[in-house]
Amino acid sequence: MLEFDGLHKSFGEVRVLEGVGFTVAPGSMFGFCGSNGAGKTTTMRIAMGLVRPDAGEVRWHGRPLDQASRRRVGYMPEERGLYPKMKVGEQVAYFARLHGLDAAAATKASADWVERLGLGPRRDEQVEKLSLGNQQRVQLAAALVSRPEVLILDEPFSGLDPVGVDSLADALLGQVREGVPVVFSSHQLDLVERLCDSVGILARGRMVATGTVEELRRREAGRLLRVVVPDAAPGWADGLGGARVVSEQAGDTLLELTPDTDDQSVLGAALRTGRVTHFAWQQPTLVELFRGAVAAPSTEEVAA
Ligand SMILES: Nc1ncnc2c1ncn2[C@@H]1O[C@H](COP(=O)(O)OP(=O)(O)OP(=O)(O)O)[C@@H](O)[C@H]1O
Repeated sequence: MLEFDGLHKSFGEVRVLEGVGFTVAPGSMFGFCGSNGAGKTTTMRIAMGLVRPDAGEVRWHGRPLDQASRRRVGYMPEERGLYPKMKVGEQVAYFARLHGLDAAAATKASADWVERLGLGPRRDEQVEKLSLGNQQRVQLAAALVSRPEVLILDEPFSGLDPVGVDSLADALLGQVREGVPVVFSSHQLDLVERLCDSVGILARGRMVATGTVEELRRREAGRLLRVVVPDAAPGWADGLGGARVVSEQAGDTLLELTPDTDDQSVLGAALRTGRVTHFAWQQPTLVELFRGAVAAPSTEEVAA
């Protein structure tokens, strides 16, 4: 298991992490989500020893990560860390050497990853001459070339075109199949939903939601109701007790019900407006779950 446990970190007066914890099983992909400035990068930097936590630790196989074990972690920093003048192939081989491969193994592994990530034709180009997306692929090759046991990637998908996203996603899923735990941060929640076995949402210094997307959905199940009443006047649902209008467009209304509200009373109100052509509980998307989680402190948080 890769375990992030009880991480606290303040920068001066600003308390960024206040007990962040989550685990990632070998062979699984964890999507690390949170608003801008929530503390995702700080969490990953702590794992890599680049920021010292005020409390807490990150463990792999039960042992706190240290400089030696971090050599077995493939890391893609947010600020990226490439040498602009170096050629693609040399660059990736250089990172392999840094992680302990000998020269021959490093050259071979570099050629292999450069090819697998679609950079073959660019092997002899200087990194600074590549597009942003291709530089990102080089960065990923640098993280993968030493056959890491663990992958920690800070926004690896940002700036990639759809083809780049697919080749990166394939590469990561390949790593997962080989038993590597993968953590990546992203604001692209559709991708997180598509790729990850589990997700964590960081807000207010803590993980406010963790689990599979299905588990998070179940927790929220029975709250969002979609009602389509084509002939109803706009605002028909305003003032319904126990129901908040989330959105309303041409009689297509999304309502959030409090747990004690009877959906049948909402149906009754809808029928009084005319025909009801759709009435069903709505599966929240990860985007909706995210908005809910970062917007409102949960009852457990308030009690804590
Ligand atoms: N070295 C530092 N000194 C002072 N403040 C810092 C430092 N590093 C991070 N912070 C602050 O910590 C907070 C969390 O930043 P962090 O980069 O970890 O967030 P993030 O979740 O990765 O955000 P984003 O999604 O925008 O990349 C921010 O308020 C940031 O300004």
